[in-house]
Amino acid sequence: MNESESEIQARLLAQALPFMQRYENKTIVVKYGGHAMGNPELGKAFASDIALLKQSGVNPIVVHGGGPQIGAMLNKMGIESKFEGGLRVTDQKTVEIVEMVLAGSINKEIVALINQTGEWAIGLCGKDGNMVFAEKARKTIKDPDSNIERVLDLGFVGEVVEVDRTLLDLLARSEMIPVIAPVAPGRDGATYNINADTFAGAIAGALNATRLLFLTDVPGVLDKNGQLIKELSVAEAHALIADGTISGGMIPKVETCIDAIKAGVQGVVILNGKTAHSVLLEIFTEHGIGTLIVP
Ligand SMILES: Nc1ncnc2c1ncn2[C@@H]1O[C@H](COP(=O)(O)OP(=O)(O)O)[C@@H](O)[C@H]1O
Ligand SMILES: CC(=O)N[C@@H](CCC(=O)OP(=O)(O)O)C(=O)O
Repeated sequence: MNESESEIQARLLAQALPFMQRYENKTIVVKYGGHAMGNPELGKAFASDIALLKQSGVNPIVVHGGGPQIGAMLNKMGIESKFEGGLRVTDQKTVEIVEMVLAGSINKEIVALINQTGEWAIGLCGKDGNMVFAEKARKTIKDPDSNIERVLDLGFVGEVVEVDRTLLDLLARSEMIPVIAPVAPGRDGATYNINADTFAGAIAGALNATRLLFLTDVPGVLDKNGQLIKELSVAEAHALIADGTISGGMIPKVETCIDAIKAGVQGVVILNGKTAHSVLLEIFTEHGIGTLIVP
């Protein structure tokens, strides 16, 4: 007979008990990507995992994305999505929609899901409590044919330049679970759209988080034979990028992991957000389920 969701939760809770002390009072930043959202059952399981972390004495912080959802809204408004180097080219009209979708509907949806578990979530973006400041991203791209580097003008795409932890420290001592959208102001008064992986890395780095989890749509970093690599050092990760084993969207993700570790995060995990209860299975089991990247 199939287990009901409440039976699954009870079983996971019983399995989790021996591991709970390990992360007591520790900060775990969870990046919840747009591709991992969308399935209501998975969404509920994610929210109950975050609630259970909080109940176990962990300080969970959710940073979410929403790339596909922004794309769908732009499409409805007759605006075409354009990416360069994996980042959304963001003009004034687009940044208004990005803020509306990320800091509005998606943020509140996640907050509501966590609140339905009985816990207290609070929805924020980089603007709230002067938490994050950004500046215009300075990206260059190499033309593969001519090898000439050119500067990309991505409009209102930002890079995090400052994180003020005051509000997050306050919330860590409270009942509230922060759910943060990757939108931040510049000192120039503009609003910037920031890649959610980069944003989560900056938050985790500023807080010296014990763990940063990236929920994506693959089990973790896979080797040349498609097998999951359980643990990777920074040096090994560089080598897998250099030999082409890590490619596409996984390159900036792993590079963000490396930056986060250099900034003081103890371990970063890439795992499958499409596996129900993936957060608990990672944190509260002996070996986890994804790829752990360590210094
Ligand atoms: N070595 C690798 N291991 C796992 N995934 C890889 C690897 N190389 C490339 N990828 C690709 O990276 C993708 C994840 O990156 P991306 O789509 O940007 O994630 P997200 O949208 O969740 O942020 C995977 O779906 C896979 O197609
Ligand atoms: C600059 C940039 O590209 N920003 C992203 C922000 C959302 C995001 O990163 O969402 P996922 O994690 O779901 O991909 C965007 O506009 O799509």
